[in-house]
Amino acid sequence: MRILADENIPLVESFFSEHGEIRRMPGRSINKASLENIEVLLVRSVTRVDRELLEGSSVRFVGTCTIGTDHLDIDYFEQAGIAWASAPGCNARGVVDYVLGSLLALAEGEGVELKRRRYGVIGAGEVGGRLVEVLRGLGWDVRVCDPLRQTRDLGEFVDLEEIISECDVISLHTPLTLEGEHSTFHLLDSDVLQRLQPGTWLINAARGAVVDNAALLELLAQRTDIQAVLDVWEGEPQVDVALAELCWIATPHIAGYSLDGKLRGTAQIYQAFCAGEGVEPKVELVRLIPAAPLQGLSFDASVKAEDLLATICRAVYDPRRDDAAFRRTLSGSEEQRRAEFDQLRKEYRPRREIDGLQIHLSASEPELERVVRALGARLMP
Ligand SMILES: NC(=O)c1ccc[n+]([C@@H]2O[C@H](COP(=O)([O-])OP(=O)(O)OC[C@H]3O[C@@H](n4cnc5c(N)ncnc54)[C@H](O)[C@@H]3O)[C@@H](O)[C@H]2O)c1
Ligand SMILES: O=C(O)[C@H](O)[C@H](O)COP(=O)(O)O
Repeated sequence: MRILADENIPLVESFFSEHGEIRRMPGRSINKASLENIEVLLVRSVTRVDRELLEGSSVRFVGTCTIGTDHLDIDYFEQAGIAWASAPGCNARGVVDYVLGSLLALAEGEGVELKRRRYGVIGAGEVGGRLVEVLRGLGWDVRVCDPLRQTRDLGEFVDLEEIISECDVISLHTPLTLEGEHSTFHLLDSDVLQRLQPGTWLINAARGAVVDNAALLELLAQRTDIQAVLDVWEGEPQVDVALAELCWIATPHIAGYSLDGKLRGTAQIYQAFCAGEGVEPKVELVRLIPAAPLQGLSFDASVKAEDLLATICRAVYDPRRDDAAFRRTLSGSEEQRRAEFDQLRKEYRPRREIDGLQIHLSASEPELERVVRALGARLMP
């Protein structure tokens, strides 16, 4: 069997080598010619996989080691009988950690207490759902908008209008969808953006086009009270430099780039592949994932809850570092910027997840224990 895999998917050899010959290449360069004799295609979000790419090829399985599937033409796969799989939830925790780090940066910069803000989460699936759990676990006021889940699950959901008019932090976690009653393309268009409350913080770590980027640029240029955190951009790897410069945090689509999340992505696709082939998966992720360099932190019980929160989150991940690295690339030519967007992602350092940490408190203190539990970290005796 011949397998073609994006060069940025980790551990492909460890998982797939017993199933065939593996060739690697940059995801953006995968084209019809590179698919000659290929049966298994493993991609990330940068490869558009559709009829144009696959028709006439021998590809019979497409695996994307990502949560998002907007780069796949799933209707075509189903018509053509091509098996496919994505990796639901694989890097959801990484995105939650990114949002937490961004909130801490905003709070510090603006001199605002996070517990006094009202949070609006749009899209309550793997990412948004976990984020809501963390924010509510911290005791913060959270509203959730997810019209699809609202119809299915019943529960406490609000509409987009309420998020826009009542919340002063809005975090987007929907897929990018172009059709249907609840399509998300430009969900935040010029009209919605103009109605944001004074002092709103807007976070987009979903897909660039969920927000109309031109309208957001216009808004940020007029309204210095609004702050934006953008990890995703319309037209990636091309980024609107003027927009990036006006953002509080700007990063090159790395919110979910925890090492754990990437490795889980490969493992989930391997499992789906094995299930499709009717073979028992032999390779186990637990045997391949390296130990985190930072295992735990100890605190005296006199620490303030807000300092405990910031110290734990930042010890694992602080998005200001990615923001600084990305900003250094913004002065280059258009061609250089596109290349550096991809380079920063390709050479991304191994980043771990907050819920992998063990936390020791010198004495039992309910408010502090609540912070540790909300973050999903392990409270050690
Ligand atoms: N920046 C990153 O690195 C990164 C990492 C992971 C995922 N993502 C993006 O985040 C998206 C969400 O990830 P997930 O794992 O939570 O997906 P998911 O499918 O588990 O959840 C998405 C949720 O959005 C809801 N939704 C759909 N349309 C909506 C609308 N119009 N309004 C409100 N809610 C709506 C769905 O009902 C669902 O509950 C992915 O599709 C992907 O595009 C980005
Ligand atoms: O949808 C996701 O899982 C992420 O947005 C995505 O995976 C980011 O990484 P990429 O596939 O672009 O390398």
